[in-house]
Amino acid sequence: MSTLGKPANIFWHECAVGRHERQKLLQQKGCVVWITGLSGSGKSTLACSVGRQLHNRGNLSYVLDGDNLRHGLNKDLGFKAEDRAENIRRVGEVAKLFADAGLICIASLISPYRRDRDACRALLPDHFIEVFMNMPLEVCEQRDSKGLYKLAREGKIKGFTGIDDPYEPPLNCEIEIRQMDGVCPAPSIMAGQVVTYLEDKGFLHE
Ligand SMILES: Nc1ncnc2c1ncn2[C@@H]1O[C@H](COP(=O)(O)OS(=O)(=O)O)[C@@H](OP(=O)(O)O)[C@H]1O
Ligand SMILES: Nc1ncnc2c1ncn2[C@@H]1O[C@H](COP(=O)(O)OP(=O)(O)O)[C@@H](O)[C@H]1O
Repeated sequence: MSTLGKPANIFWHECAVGRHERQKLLQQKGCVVWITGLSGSGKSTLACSVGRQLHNRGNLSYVLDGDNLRHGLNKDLGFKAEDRAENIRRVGEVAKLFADAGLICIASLISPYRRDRDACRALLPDHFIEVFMNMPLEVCEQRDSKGLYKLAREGKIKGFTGIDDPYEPPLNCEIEIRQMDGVCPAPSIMAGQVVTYLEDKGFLHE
C-alpha cells in the first residue's frame, strides 16, 4: 500500500501537455463530484443522471461507481473499516487523475467515514464537490433494491452500513439532497441541482 508517505528514489516526470491545455481543449474544468450516502439512497441513480445531463450539454464526464469498481480495481477489498478506507483512497486517487485529465469525474460510493472522504477532498482542494444523499434509513431499507437490507436484518450479512456499521454524515458538504415534504425529488431534479452548482462555480466552461 502506498500509505507510507513519499516513496524513496522515485521522481515526478512532468509531461509536455498540462491540465490547463487539456481543459482548454475540452472547454471545461476538471473536478470531482463525490456522492456519499447509504446503500439505496440513490447514489448511482444520481451519478448516471448527472452524467447524462452533462453529456447532453456537451460536457465530458465519467462515473466511478463503488459497486462497479468492486468488480475490478477493488475486487480484493471487503467491507471492514480498513478495506473501506483503502477502497476510498484508491477511488480518490483515480478520481484525481480523471479530474487532471479535464473530466468531470462523478464518484458514487457509500464512503461512510468522514476521515476517508476528507482525505479525498484534500487531494483536490477547490475541485471537490461533496454531495450528500441524505435519505432516511427507512426509505433506503424500504427500497431494498438488492435485498441486502433484508439479509442484514436477518444477520446474514454482518457489518452492513446503517444497520450494524456506522455512517458518518458530512459536516461540510457542498450539496445536500433530501426529501421535500416526505417525497424524494425525481432523479432529473436532483441531477439538475448538481449541474446548476457546477455551472455556477464555473466548472462547465473554460
Ligand atoms: N456490508 C456492506 N455494507 C455496505 N454495502 C455493502 C455491504 N456488503 C455489500 N454491499 C454492497 O456494496 C456496495 C457499496 O460499495 P462501496 O464501495 O460504495 O462501499 S464503501 O464506500 O467502501 O463503504 C453497496 O452498493 P450501493 O447499494 O450501491 O451503495 C452494496 O450493494
Ligand atoms: N430520486 C429517486 N426517487 C425514487 N426512487 C429512486 C430515486 N433515486 C433512486 N431511486 C431508486 O432507489 C433504488 C436505489 O437507488 P440506487 O441509485 O441504486 O442507490 P445507491 O446507489 O445509493 O445504492 C433504485 O431502485 C432506484 O430506482
